[in-house]
Amino acid sequence: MASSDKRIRKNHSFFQALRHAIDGLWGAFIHEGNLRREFIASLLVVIGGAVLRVSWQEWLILMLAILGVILGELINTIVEQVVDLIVGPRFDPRAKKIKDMAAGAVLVTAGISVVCGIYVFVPHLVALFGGAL
Ligand SMILES: Nc1ncnc2c1ncn2[C@@H]1O[C@H](COP(=O)(O)OP(=O)(O)OP(=O)(O)O)[C@@H](O)[C@H]1O
Repeated sequence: MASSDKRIRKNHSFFQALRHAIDGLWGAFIHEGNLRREFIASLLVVIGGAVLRVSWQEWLILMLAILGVILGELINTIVEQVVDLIVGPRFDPRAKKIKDMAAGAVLVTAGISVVCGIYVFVPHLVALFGGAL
């Protein structure tokens, strides 16, 4: 997941910090199936937004919803990695509690995004298909 860079001192520049941040995002994307699935779901949301020609305010809501889910999944991944680093490959009831809570946090962010999606898409879909119902 980490790059081959073995340095442990502070970043020398903004661009170095940015590169490490992008390495972190890319590593999470490569190793976390859930993150890849959420990315694909996000692409579908963007396609839906473009097809339904949502307003710029609605784009803001959709972008916040997408970024919220990705942030939730990243935090969950970080928690899992830190717990595994500390506990190792053995059962620990506290590790279970922490990981389950982190997974719950992802569920909450997903719920918020679903609410945002309903708020943005349902009026457009009703306007489009309402007459047919
Ligand atoms: N060391 C441990 N001790 C106790 N329970 C654990 C431990 N590691 C994982 N678990 C349990 O297994 C579940 C899955 O943990 P794992 O680290 O494999 O995450 P995952 O399969 O990547 O989950 P997610 O879908 O949330 O990313 C945790 O929610 C927890 O209930």
